Amino acid sequence: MASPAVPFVTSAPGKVILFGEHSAVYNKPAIAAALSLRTYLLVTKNPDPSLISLEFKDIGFSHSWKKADLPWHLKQDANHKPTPSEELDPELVDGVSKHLTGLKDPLQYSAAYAFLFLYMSMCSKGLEGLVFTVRSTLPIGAGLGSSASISVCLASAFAILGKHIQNPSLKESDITAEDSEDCKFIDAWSFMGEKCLHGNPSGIDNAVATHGGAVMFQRKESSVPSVRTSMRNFPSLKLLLTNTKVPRRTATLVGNVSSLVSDYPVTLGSILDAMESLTREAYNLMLRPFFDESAKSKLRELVRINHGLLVALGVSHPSLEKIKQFSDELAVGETKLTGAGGGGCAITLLKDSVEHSKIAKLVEMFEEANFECYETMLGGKGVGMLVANDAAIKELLTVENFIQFKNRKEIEDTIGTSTLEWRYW
Ligand SMILES: Nc1ncnc2c1ncn2[C@@H]1O[C@H](COP(=O)(O)OP(=O)(O)OP(=O)(O)O)[C@@H](O)[C@H]1O
Ligand SMILES: C[C@@](O)(CCO)CC(=O)[O-]
Repeated sequence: MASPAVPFVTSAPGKVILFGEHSAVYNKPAIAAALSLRTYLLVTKNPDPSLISLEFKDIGFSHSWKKADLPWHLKQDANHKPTPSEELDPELVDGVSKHLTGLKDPLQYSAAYAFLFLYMSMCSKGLEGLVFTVRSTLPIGAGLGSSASISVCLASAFAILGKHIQNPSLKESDITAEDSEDCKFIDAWSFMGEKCLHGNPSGIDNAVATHGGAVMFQRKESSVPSVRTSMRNFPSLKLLLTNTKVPRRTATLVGNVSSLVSDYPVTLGSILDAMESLTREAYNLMLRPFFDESAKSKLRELVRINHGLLVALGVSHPSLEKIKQFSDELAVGETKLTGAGGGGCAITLLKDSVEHSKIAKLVEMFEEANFECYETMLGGKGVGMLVANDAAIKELLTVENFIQFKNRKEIEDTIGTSTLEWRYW
């Protein structure tokens, strides 16, 4: 069977959680917004049609499987549109894991696991051999949802290859807050990818990476669907995003919090309840028709309180505390860790009145400490696709080109969603 439309690229954004990380896993609401930093997945024909190959340059991972060796007998009815179940199918997990032996690096193992689980679930045996090349402008394992953005890229590409959804048609200017069925399908399958990547996700990261924009998100009890409320009038916030560059794994941090919750259920229950109420207060403040200085000042206080509660959960890190200490010393605003913590990124919600020179001084202090600051916009576009509908684009969409991109700017300037005519679901 010929693959539809190869070469093509899918792309999805990372996210910043403003309030409610970790408590989101315990069915509390959280607020997050899509970033302009994104992951890109290129799908091309494999020169060897019997192989499925991965070129995951950002994590130094090249790998191939022989299609015929994969456990196709475990696949549910190949003629039906696949429906994600609540839990990962244990037989498929077992079947897939036999093809991951020998992968020792945890980043590579988890990426290959998510890839293979989704591929086997969503694509058919008859699909021709393909190469999947990933490049991202997001830091990996830094709290900005790199795992969710790659899950969404994979789920959308496999949904296209499996012919379960249509190619997207919306230009950026046509995107509405309405959810298309295709978008919901991608969201649901990317959640399964997130489960492979970090065990017990709340679903907030993949929801933001799929739908874009800014949302309040709340996971519900098992069979009840999560609630995602778009925040259309999301205020423009003066924010500094800083990466400690201290690596950590979300799965480990979520697991540590889970142990605390079972050891001290009453105490932890109160902390999670406090996180819930501060997230709701933040939501009400941000949706005020006049997001004035008094609202902004309260929002900053809530940032400080949220960070304190995350410290109590044990998910901060000396490097994150350093970011907080530097910004407190210069009195520029309030700082909290974002994402799973344990390293990774922090956000500083700046006061409007802070002079530019002070921010420049702070950035200098961060850079001296080997931290990296990002200029990024919040509330960006969700999952999109680029097809090679003319010769010039087709020429760009090669594995060699993708592998050679030297930095974020080169990726964005060559194939980025602000550079070429992408379409969205
Ligand atoms: N560009 C990429 N190429 C290949 N694999 C990637 C890429 N980006 C992310 N991954 C996969 O996602 C994993 C990172 O997931 P993790 O949940 O630990 O971090 P995160 O998503 O960046 O942070 P958070 O969940 O706190 O937002 C990596 O181990 C890797 O398997
Ligand atoms: C730590 C966490 O709350 C956010 C990770 O970005 C985990 C999750 O919600 O899946």
